Amino acid sequence: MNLLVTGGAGYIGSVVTAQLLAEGHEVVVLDDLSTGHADAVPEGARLVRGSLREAAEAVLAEGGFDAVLHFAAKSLVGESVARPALYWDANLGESLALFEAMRRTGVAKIVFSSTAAAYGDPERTPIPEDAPPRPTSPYGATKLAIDGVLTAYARLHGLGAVSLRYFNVAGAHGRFGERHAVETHLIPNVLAAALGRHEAVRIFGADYPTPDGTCVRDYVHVVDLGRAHLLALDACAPGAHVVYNLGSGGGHSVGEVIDVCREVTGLPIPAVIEERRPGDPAILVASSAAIARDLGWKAERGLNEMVADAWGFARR
Ligand SMILES: NC(=O)c1ccc[n+]([C@@H]2O[C@H](COP(=O)([O-])OP(=O)(O)OC[C@H]3O[C@@H](n4cnc5c(N)ncnc54)[C@H](O)[C@@H]3O)[C@@H](O)[C@H]2O)c1
Ligand SMILES: O=c1ccn([C@@H]2O[C@H](COP(=O)(O)OP(=O)(O)O[C@H]3O[C@H](CO)[C@H](O)[C@H](O)[C@H]3O)[C@@H](O)[C@H]2O)c(=O)[nH]1
Repeated sequence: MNLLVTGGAGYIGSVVTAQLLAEGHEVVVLDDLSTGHADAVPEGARLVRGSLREAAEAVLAEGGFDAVLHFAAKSLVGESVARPALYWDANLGESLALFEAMRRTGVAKIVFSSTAAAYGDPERTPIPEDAPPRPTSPYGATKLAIDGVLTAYARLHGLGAVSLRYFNVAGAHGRFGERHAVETHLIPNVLAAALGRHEAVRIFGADYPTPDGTCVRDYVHVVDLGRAHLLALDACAPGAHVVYNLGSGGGHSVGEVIDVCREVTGLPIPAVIEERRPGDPAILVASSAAIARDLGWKAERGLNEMVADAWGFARR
């Protein structure tokens, strides 16, 4: 297929682009490099530098595109609380420009990066797709709104769309991995402490109602996530919008993650307990039963492999 990948210079987009190229697809990456890196775009993909508003229609109008994979977004929960209008504009506004460009150029399939943050604080775990979406941050709210727009575009304009709600994405794929100027995610921060870039890992709260008092999350390897995108592309059906969770179905606490990082690196990695980070739910674990049932997808790589691959990337 000929594919447009928005955000393909970022962490997940670069990994999925590498996987798409390996499967023989042609890829154009559209990225404004606001949080991504030009050198993260895999060889073999063409990079167009620009925002979706500025450039999506011109690129799609070149013709021949079969589908879009839409990763481009702002995704810092804390920043979204501080600057909600920026997030509504950057996520919903830019996505609308992309969907309109698709409608006008007749590109009718899309796979979208949604998020566990669309659910907010869950009533029950594991979280199924039909759990009430009650985002607790503007970031989650913008992603949920984009899911809503996709439902409308499917019904009204015949778009075939799949939203994938990622839980905690981790790991790396060779030279493609997580390289954010502002890093909020746990595993890269623990590995940065292992490399001596931080004095210690900061554990945000050890008084949660969980077995060791630290938050539990559902970690999924970025390579497994990429496989789900390949399956989702084939599953885009005209006039339908489907939402799938992507997680492993199991959870690990912050304490467990740090222990696995110590095991994998062979380093002591000092940790200090700090206050809770505002807005963190105690436990977030996905039910990925729907995508297993419909598309036969299942997470295959466990936490040790995620940490080992992220460690290989961090040391490069
Ligand atoms: N990393 C996670 O654990 C996680 C979890 C849930 C959902 N997601 C979603 O997955 C997607 C990718 O996340 P990531 O961690 O790779 O983030 P990232 O910041 O590494 O990548 C995003 C990329 O999009 C580009 N971009 C942003 N806004 C743009 C715009 N308007 N026009 C063009 N390019 C733009 C950035 O320059 C960057 O290269 C995001 O949509 C994010 O919300 C990520
Ligand atoms: O230095 C750190 C970083 C994180 N944490 C803790 O580790 C857990 C995981 O935090 P991350 O920031 O790695 O991930 P989140 O669960 O907060 O975020 C993930 O889930 C969100 C939905 O809730 C969004 O989808 C977001 O994009 C995605 O990365 C949380 O309990 C957090 O408090 C620490 O203790 N120390």
